[in-house]
Parts: sequence; structure tokens; C-alpha cells
Amino acid sequence: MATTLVGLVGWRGMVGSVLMDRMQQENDFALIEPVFFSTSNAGGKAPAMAKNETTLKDGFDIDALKRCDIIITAQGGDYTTEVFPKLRAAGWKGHWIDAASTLRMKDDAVIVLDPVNLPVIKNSLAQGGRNWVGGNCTVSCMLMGVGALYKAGLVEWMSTMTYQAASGGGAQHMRELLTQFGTLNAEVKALLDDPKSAILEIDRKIIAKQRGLSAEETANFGVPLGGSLIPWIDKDLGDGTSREEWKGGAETNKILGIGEAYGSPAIPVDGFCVRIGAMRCHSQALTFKLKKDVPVADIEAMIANDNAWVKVVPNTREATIRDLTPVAVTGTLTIPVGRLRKLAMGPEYLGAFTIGDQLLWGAAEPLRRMLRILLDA
Ligand SMILES: NC(=O)C1=CN([C@@H]2O[C@H](COP(=O)(O)OP(=O)(O)OC[C@H]3O[C@@H](n4cnc5c(N)ncnc54)[C@H](OP(=O)(O)O)[C@@H]3O)[C@@H](O)[C@H]2O)C=CC1
Ligand SMILES: N[C@@H](CC(=O)OP(=O)(O)O)C(=O)O
Repeated sequence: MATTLVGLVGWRGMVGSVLMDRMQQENDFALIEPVFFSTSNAGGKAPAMAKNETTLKDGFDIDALKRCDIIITAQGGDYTTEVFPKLRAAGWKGHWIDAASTLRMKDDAVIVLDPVNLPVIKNSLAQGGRNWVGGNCTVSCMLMGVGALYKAGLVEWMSTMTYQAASGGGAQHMRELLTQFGTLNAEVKALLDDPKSAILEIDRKIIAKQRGLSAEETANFGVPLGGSLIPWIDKDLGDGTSREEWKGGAETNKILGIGEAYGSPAIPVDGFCVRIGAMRCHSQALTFKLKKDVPVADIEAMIANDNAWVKVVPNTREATIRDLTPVAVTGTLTIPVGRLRKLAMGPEYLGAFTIGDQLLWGAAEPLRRMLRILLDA
């Protein structure tokens, strides 16, 4: 059988680099002939994983893209908007695997998260589906953690309050956060070094510095994030919700294959999405209204047995502060779910807290796994 030609676009960006690392770790390059594309350096040298195609192709060259059986892109939404329609209009019938949100809600696209929705993916494949899009990072990480409750049909509704990392905005946002932390530390360094200094003086200096940060120091987030938080992510939809909050409901239902388009009522999912000063892990506090009273031990077992990456963290202080933090999870595929307990509102109200690395399960890993599904098909 001829080797599958796989075009890689956006491979040197932040999401793309994580994807390349994972593909190398899992030996995916052994199964494909990679063709590396660039939007800024066509003709340059392709990275070490290249085999026969050792120069970078132009990411806007439709003829070059058309040669590929499969294209994976982490180049971003603008790229998808410009290139994808041209490629399809030129008659390209290959598989398009995309990290950007542009095509996610299109009828002919599946949001891929195979440990949660393999049947939805398989069903679309059987019907000739060719457009595969990674989900919003917060939604994908949440479903990797608590998808079991949805699969069991237990969820009447869910509210999620998120604590989203700087990386969700991109590399420049991560740098800006760290620069702000450094600026704030420098402002009070002498006072911190003196154990007798007054904490309220430190506090006064910090708030003055935060409020006085220059436009350059807040260019990406627009306002200070270091030592603060921002309760709005993505666009303003004009009805009081942010686009990130809208994705919670829309994408959760689409991933699970429920809602109007599938002939069943959608499950209400809503809450507030908040940017905090973490680096690359998105965390979320979840409130479920279950359809019936299920013992916590049964819920823990259901969640723990759902997939190979989810890990139930016992609801104790010691286990929680050790295992249920962005610092513990960053760089791993583990999705811890903890703080599982019934809430004071009644036995059908369940609380949970979950975390995921938003560049792994939140972005790169579902795409890599979709490639494997196609190669195995
Ligand atoms: N950040 C996130 O959390 C998530 C992002 N996504 C999607 O993935 C897309 C890409 O995101 P992200 O990886 O953060 O974007 P990046 O800005 O890190 O990379 C995007 C592209 O920018 C170009 N680029 C320009 N300068 C540099 C540089 N110094 N280093 C590396 N690349 C550079 C590269 O293209 P070239 O090589 O052609 O010049 C690269 O592929 C997003 O637009 C979004 O659609 C999806 C889920 C999560
Ligand atoms: N919006 C996410 C990151 C992201 O890229 O999301 P999406 O793939 O849905 O555009 C965040 O800021 O944390």
C-alpha cells in the first residue's frame, strides 16, 4: 500500500509543537510520509522528522496541499477560513484535521474526542465524513474527566465555572503573564527581603503597580492578569454571554451527538469562564443536577473506569492539594477529577473539580488520535 501523505501546517506554533512531540513519542511518523508546510518560510528546511519531502512547502499553495491524503493544521482560524474552502472547491477529497474553531459547528464536521465520542466519529467515517475538528480545550478536558456521567445518561444539566490558563490565548499571553509577575516582584523585592516590612505597604505598592501597568505590559490580555483574574474569555456575544461560555453548551452536546440535530433535547450546560494566572492547565468547578440520586462511590467508579487517562482524586485535603492542581497536571495526559461530593441543595446535586493540560487533551492529542483512527481505518 502507498504511504499516506500527511500535510502538517502550523507544526512550529505552540499547539503544533506539542503535537509534533506527541507524534514522535507515539512513533506516528513511522506510519506516514510527512509534508511540512509553512506560511512564512516556503522553501526552507523541513524539521528532522521529514523523510523524502525535506523542504517546506507553501501553506497557501493549493496544488501542493491537494497532493496530501490527510492534512493536519494547527495554524489557526484565519488560515482555515482562507485555505479550506479553496481546497475543497479545487476538488480535494482528503481528510482535514483542524485545531481551530472555524469549522467546528458545521454540519459536515465532527468534533473529535475519541475516548468520549468514538461512535460519533465512526458513524461519520462510515458516511464519508472528511472534516475533523478538535474541540474547545475547556470542553475537551471536561469531557475527558466526567464524560462517563453523560454516557450513562445521568446528567439533567451541568454548570461549569472555569479557571483557564494563559496559554489559551497563545504563547504571547504566557510571556505577558510571567513578565507581569516579574514586574510586580521587582516592585516590592526590597520589602519582601525585609521580614519586618509592613504587608499593607507591600499590598499598596502592588496594587499601584498593577493599575499603572503600561499598554505594552498588558498588550495581550488588555488588563493585568498577574495577581488578578479576568472573568471574560473570547468574544462578547451581545446577550450577556461570552463565546467561550457558549461553546460549553454547544460543543458538549455536539461532541456527544445529542441535541436538536440528532433528534434529542440538548443538555443545558452553562456557567462562567474565567482567565487566571496559571500557565497551561484549564481547571473547572462543576455542578451537576443528576437525573437521580446515585451514591458518590458509584459515581467515582463510573468516572474512574471510563478511560485510561482519568484519575479520581479522593476528596481529602491532602490528596486534593497534591494531585488536583495545574502544577501537578501540566505536561501530562492525566485528567484528575476530585472534590466529588453531594452538594447541600440535595442528593441529586453533585460537585466535582477537574483539570486538564489544555495543549495536550485540550488541543493536540485529539488531533493526533484522529490521524491514527484514519490510518487504521
Ligand atoms: N493556544 C491554544 O490554547 C489553542 C489553540 N488552538 C488553535 O490552534 C491555533 C494555533 O495556536 P498556537 O499554536 O497557540 O499559535 P502560534 O501563534 O504559537 O502558532 C501559529 C503559527 O504562527 C507562526 N509563527 C510566527 N512566529 C512564530 C514563532 N516565533 N514561533 C512559532 N510559530 C510562529 C507559525 O506559522 P509558520 O510556521 O507558517 O510561520 C505557527 O504555525 C489557534 O489559532 C487556534 O485556532 C486550539 C486549541 C487551543
Ligand atoms: N479560547 C481558549 C483557547 C482556544 O483556542 O479555544 P478555541 O479552540 O475554542 O478557539 C482559551 O482562551 O482558553
